[in-house]
Amino acid sequence: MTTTALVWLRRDLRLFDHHAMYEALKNADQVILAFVFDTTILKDLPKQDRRVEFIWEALKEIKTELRQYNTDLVVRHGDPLTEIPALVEQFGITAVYCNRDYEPQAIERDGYVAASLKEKGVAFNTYKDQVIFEQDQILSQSGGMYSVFSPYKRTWLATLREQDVAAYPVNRVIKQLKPLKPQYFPSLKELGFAKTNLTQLKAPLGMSGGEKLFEDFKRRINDYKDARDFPAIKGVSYLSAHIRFGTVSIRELVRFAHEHGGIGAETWLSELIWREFYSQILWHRPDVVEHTFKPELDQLPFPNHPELFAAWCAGETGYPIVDAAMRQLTQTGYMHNRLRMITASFLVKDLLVDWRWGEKFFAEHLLDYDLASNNGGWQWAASTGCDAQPYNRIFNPILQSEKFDAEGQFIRRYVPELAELPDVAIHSPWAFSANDRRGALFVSFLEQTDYFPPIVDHAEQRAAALALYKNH
Ligand SMILES: Cc1cc2nc3c(=O)[nH]c(=O)nc-3n(C[C@H](O)[C@H](O)[C@H](O)COP(=O)(O)OP(=O)(O)OC[C@H]3O[C@@H](n4cnc5c(N)ncnc54)[C@H](O)[C@@H]3O)c2cc1C
Repeated sequence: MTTTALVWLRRDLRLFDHHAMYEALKNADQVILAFVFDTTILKDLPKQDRRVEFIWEALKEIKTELRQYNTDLVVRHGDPLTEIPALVEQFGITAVYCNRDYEPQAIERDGYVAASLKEKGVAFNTYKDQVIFEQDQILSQSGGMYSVFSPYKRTWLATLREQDVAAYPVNRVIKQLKPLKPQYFPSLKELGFAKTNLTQLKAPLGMSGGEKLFEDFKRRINDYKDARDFPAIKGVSYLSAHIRFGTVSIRELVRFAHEHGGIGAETWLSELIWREFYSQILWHRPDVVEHTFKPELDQLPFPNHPELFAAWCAGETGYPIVDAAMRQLTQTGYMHNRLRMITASFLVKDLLVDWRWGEKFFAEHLLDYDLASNNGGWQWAASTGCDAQPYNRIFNPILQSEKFDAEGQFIRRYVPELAELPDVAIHSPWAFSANDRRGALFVSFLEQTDYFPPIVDHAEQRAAALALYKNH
């Protein structure tokens, strides 16, 4: 009997070094690749969503590549719980292959799909692909999960072997793909979405875009440690959305960083390990999705003023670095890591708004949104997470701005109202008195712009935050 496997693509939108695809091609006589635009996820998204477009563009590229093998990607729009069994029927599939997804909802979905396939006698085979080490693979000596990063990282590095980062050579077996005539590909409009500014932003998309960004970063990786904290400088890799959607292979990135060595590559590898650290936290403690990692801080009595939250979302707090960062997020779907830390700290410890509100806002706007990393980052900033910032370490947004955007280059890009201010005034333009000549100039400049006075006083709010945490 001819065996036909279905590879269900999810957050692994590439045709190379792909674990599930490789296993399917190796084991089945013929293989079909499929993607389902999941209506249970899409229904809650705004009608313009960069992520949907990012996925759509990545699939378009996959389809174009598949034409050279005389086949195509099968795309469906619906609930995977019905679409996957329907594809199994339609193509006479004997086994479904996919890479594991560790988010609680995805685990539940896969459980249902696996059970319904089992009733039909069809196997549901899952593989590790989006991380180097998953689930229980990195445990402490006592056999428990790590909740502190440094020892986790040490064990992670000590465990790493060449085979953990070896590529799955899909290209050697790709000819096993079942020939298919061109398949229907829904337009964004048919999916219920409108185009965003993603292509205007010139963000490199799909597998080729991921490769282009990685090649560019390889040339800069030696400088990563020194450059990575300055949002106006091209110091980071900008690969996060590609890592999120699997248009790059995590094995290739880790292999390169590990073999390249040097302080830049080591620091970057550490960041990739942070990602795995948060992934295993979510795996062991799925309750962090709703609750604090430290249970005693779950009910902190944040005042949660809606108007302060609205000003933060809109980039209208009167703190230029915070406003520039929030505008970067809503205008591009990206925010630099230093700025994620500053804005998260500002929301929780200056505006005294529950971190879960900010987490949700980021989840709605980040192109690279990843449940584990976003939750981990927010709980770190709010001091409620594992290995988090101690509650009494509160970022001063003005000092952060002076240190990491000293010449105000980044602020000027996203808060053009302030572009004409000199460096000395750009970080806290309101801090000058109209009584001296220079101060009077700044004050009269601000009076002519639409820029806002600060909505809170940092020193006062800092004291209030300390009291809120301490007295709880
Ligand atoms: C409040 C907050 C929310 C965050 N939300 C997300 C999110 O939803 N998705 C996401 O991918 N990252 C998130 N991060 C982590 C980090 O800010 C981004 O990964 C990084 O800014 C992406 O840019 P880059 O690819 O140029 O990073 P680089 O500096 O080039 O790092 C390379 C890769 O390492 C990983 N990485 C880097 N820093 C971290 C980190 N602190 N935690 C986990 N992984 C990391 C990412 O996959 C990143 O792409 C968040 C951080 C904070 C403080």
